[in-house]
Amino acid sequence: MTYSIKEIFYTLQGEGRNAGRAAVFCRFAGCNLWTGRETDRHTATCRFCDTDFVGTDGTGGGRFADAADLAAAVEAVWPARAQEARLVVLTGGEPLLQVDAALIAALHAAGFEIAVETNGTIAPPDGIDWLCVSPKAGAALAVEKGEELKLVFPQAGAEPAQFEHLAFQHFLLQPMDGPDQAANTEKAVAFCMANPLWRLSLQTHKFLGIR
Ligand SMILES: C[S@@+](CC[C@H](N)C(=O)[O-])C[C@H]1O[C@@H](n2cnc3c(N)ncnc32)[C@H](O)[C@@H]1O
Ligand SMILES: Nc1nc2[nH]cc(C(=O)O)c2c(=O)[nH]1
Ligand code: SF4
Ligand SMILES: [Mg+2]
Repeated sequence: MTYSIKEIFYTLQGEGRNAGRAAVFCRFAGCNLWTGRETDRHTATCRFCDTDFVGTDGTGGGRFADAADLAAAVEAVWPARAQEARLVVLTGGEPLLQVDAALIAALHAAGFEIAVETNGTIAPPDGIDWLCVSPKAGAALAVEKGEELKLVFPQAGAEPAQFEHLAFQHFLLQPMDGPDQAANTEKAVAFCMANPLWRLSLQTHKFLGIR
């Protein structure tokens, strides 16, 4: 299987329970809830996306012929002096359109813990170490367990209470970035204070000015 990758870069995980942890980000091209074209945004299922996942032209991006090639590209951006605590975050776009058993095996063989950021519409392969599911209003949820459920907030039709019975270890609210970011952050703060099951997830990489 070949893999279409927008970009590969080394940074700190900015979001969720692993915020602050060094990781290689591997961004898969393409998504099942939006084409990625601005002209289609207003008719897409997911309309608030903050990410360019179209094509394979980003830093370290490209078409990789097999799992060993992609794992080698991920390993190449991990700093040579740091041999422990290797973490790769598979994101996109929607990574589960492409992630398969061969890639999981190759990344594990290279010593990586594997985290995945997914919209929860596609069943994941076995072997993912940290599954972050971020449900989208209007898209049927196919994944009902994982390490964290990270809900972008607020979303009409995807209220936090709808997800509280699911088998996740952590429940996070992430304020929706965009024109109403400040108001959305205030609402998320108030919601977490009133509903302590939920913790606030800020997109720390954005205010740190890192990728
Ligand atoms: C770009 S998505 C890629 C992974 C996958 N397609 C998904 O939606 O989870 C990565 C994360 O960013 C979140 N996200 C996307 N747009 C956002 C926005 N405008 N504000 C806050 N979080 C956003 C998503 O919900 C997801 O948790
Ligand atoms: N630093 C950093 N943290 C992130 N956490 C989730 C991201 C994503 O786009 O999936 C992301 C990202 O793009 N950068
Ligand atoms: S599902 Fe994820 S990648 Fe796809 S458009 Fe929505 S936030 Fe962006
Ligand atoms: Mg992002």
